[in-house]
This record gives sequence, structure tokens and C-alpha cells, in this order.
Amino acid sequence: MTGRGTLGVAVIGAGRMGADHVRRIHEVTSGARVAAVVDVDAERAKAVAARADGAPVHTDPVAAMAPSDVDAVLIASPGPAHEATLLAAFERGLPVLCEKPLTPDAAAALRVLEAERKLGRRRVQVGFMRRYDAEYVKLKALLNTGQLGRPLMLHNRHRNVASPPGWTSSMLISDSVAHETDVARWLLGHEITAVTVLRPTPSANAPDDLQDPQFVVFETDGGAVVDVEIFVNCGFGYQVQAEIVCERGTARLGDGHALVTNMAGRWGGTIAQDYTERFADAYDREIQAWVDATRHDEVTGPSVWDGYAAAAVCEAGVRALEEGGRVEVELLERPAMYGN
Ligand SMILES: NC(=O)c1ccc[n+]([C@@H]2O[C@H](COP(=O)([O-])OP(=O)(O)OC[C@H]3O[C@@H](n4cnc5c(N)ncnc54)[C@H](O)[C@@H]3O)[C@@H](O)[C@H]2O)c1
Ligand SMILES: O[C@H]1[C@H](O)[C@@H](O)[C@H](O)[C@@H](O)[C@H]1O
Repeated sequence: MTGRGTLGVAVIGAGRMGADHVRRIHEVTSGARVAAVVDVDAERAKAVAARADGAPVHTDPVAAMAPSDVDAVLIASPGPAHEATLLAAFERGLPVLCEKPLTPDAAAALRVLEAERKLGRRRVQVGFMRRYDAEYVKLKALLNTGQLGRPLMLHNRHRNVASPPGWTSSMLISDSVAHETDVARWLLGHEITAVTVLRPTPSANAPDDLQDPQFVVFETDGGAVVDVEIFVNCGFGYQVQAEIVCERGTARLGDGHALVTNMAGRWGGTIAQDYTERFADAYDREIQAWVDATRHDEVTGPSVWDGYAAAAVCEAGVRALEEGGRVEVELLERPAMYGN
């Protein structure tokens, strides 16, 4: 590591998420600094870099990895661009935090997995930030105590205010339900074996041709059933909720985050409007954990295996959406370097 002993991070992609991570590394994270801001749109990169003491700007991710003060890479470009950047970082021996999805499809995820296996050690933490959210962390800890008994069912609700322009029906699964694939696998400790997608009559508020909402059902190799309501044009707020039903009890998260107020004859609170608000603390903890581990030459958190498994489940989900019926998930055997 160079500089003042801090981790020099090249942030690749200066859009919504990349800009938020640049701000975070510059203002919130300890032990790290923004060493470069990269975007194919040079003006966007410049504007974001200006908010981080004018960090160097590039339009080419590979060029941004060359300077000696770049110690690590944070990828926040769109999913289809992730594979090339990951492989370039591997060639330079740089550790990576890669935003979800690792890749949009399982074949690309597998190429990344094979490349990491050749390195013989983990280099990537995948940005499944819910694993760092305080409520999810508490739920996981409770499940680990065994007090609730064996998990039987996991219900999830995932709602966005409005879908971005160009959003497609399959992206509700590959971009949004990708989070629930990870949450389900992590909380239950099971792999997902089959996916079914039900299609309610679309909301009148969904853009033309968008199948929104969708009701997704996972089966797991541990015998649990998981459902996900994904609704990306709900209009009223950004909501992520979950309830796990176990043999001896249930646990629920996501019911309320804001202050509860009493005023003018009414009580209530507010609903977050987007993920940067709802998961602000989770992103802070996620990036801090990555920086801390990287500074100790370690890699923790969601792995390339987790990214590959999520991609394989989402791919099955997209087929289930498009073709109907129940689609089985095809998953390789987990390589030893990714644990059990
Ligand atoms: N963890 C979360 O909750 C969360 C939330 C939102 C987005 N994301 C993920 O973060 C990533 C970025 O999403 P976003 O919403 O910020 O997208 P965005 O469209 O706002 O920004 C992407 C940026 O990347 C740039 N870009 C495109 N191709 C590039 C390339 N090859 N190299 C460098 N820059 C390139 C674009 O010009 C754009 O500025 C996606 O993988 C997305 O799924 C994660
Ligand atoms: O890329 C975003 C992001 O991953 C959000 O966390 C999710 O709620 C959205 O549905 C998705 O589009």
C-alpha cells in the first residue's frame, strides 16, 4: 500500500452507486482514499472526482489500474461490464469489491470463478450489502443460535418507487431479486434448486410491457420454500421486508426504520425513497469491512461463488418468467476454496 498507509481505491463507474461509494470512501470510510475515478463518460467522472479532492480521472478501467498508488478496485459499472474489469484486476493482482450482480449470466460468472481459482485465492468481495444491514445481521445471528428451530419458509417483499428507463421484465429478477437469492442462501445456508415465477396482471403504473409485479418462488436443497414479491413501480417508497417461519417461531425485519411521530391527531413515520437511504448504514459497513480486510491482505464477505450461484438462480428465474413453469437451477459443485 502506498500513500499515507491508506488503501488507494480506483472506483470504476461514476453513476448513482459509484458516486455514492466515492463520497463514502472520501468522507466515511477509514483507512482508504479515492485513488482514481473512472467512467466512460469523462465529464461524469470529473464531476464525481471533484467531490473527492480532484482524484485522477480516467475513461478506461485498465489504464486506471496502472498507477502505483492504486491498491484496490471498486467496480460500480453496469453488470455487463463487470467481467472484463474483474479479469483485468486479476491480471494486476488487485483486490476487488464488485457491485452486484457479479455478472448478469452464469456463464460469465463461471469464467470469473475459473480465473479466480487459477489465482489460488479469493480476490473478490461481491456487493450483496444486505449481509451488512443491522437487521439482517441480527436475524442471521438469531438463526445461528438455533432457538427458532429449523427454517421452513422465508417470505420477502422488495419494492422500489419506480423503475429506471429501459428496465425490462427480466431485470426485475436479474438485478432486483438477485438480492433475495443471496439473502435466502445466506440466511438458510441452503442452495436454491428450482424457481417458479407467477405473473399478476401488471400494475397500471408500470411502463408498457413491463411485467411488474412478479411473484417468485424458490425451492431449496434444505427443503425450505422462499417467496419474493418484487414490485419496482409501487410508487410509495423503497421497502425491503422479510419474515422467516421456523419450527418454533418466526422473525420479521424491515417494518420500520424512521422515527415514529405523533402530530395533528395522527401517528406514523416515513418510508425511505431509495436504496441509498434504506441501506446507507449497510453500505458503510460493507465498504469498511472490505477496506479493513484488504488492508490485512484478506478477503471476506460474499464470494465469487455466491455471485455465481445468484447468477445461476437468476438465469433459471428469467427462464421461468419467459417460458412459465418450474425451472431447475444448474449449479456446479462448490470448489473447496469457497468453503462448504
Ligand atoms: N447494492 C445495491 O443496492 C445497488 C444499488 C444500485 C446499483 N447497484 C449496482 O451497481 C452497479 C452500477 O449501478 P448504477 O445504478 O450506479 O448505474 P448507473 O447507470 O447510474 O452508473 C453506471 C456508470 O458506469 C458507467 N460505465 C458504463 N460502462 C462502463 C465501463 N465499461 N467502465 C467504466 N464505467 C462505465 C456509466 O457511464 C455510468 O456512469 C450495477 O452493477 C448495479 O446493479 C447496486
Ligand atoms: O440495482 C438496484 C439495487 O440493487 C437495489 O438494491 C434494488 O432494490 C433495485 O431493485 C435494483 O434495481
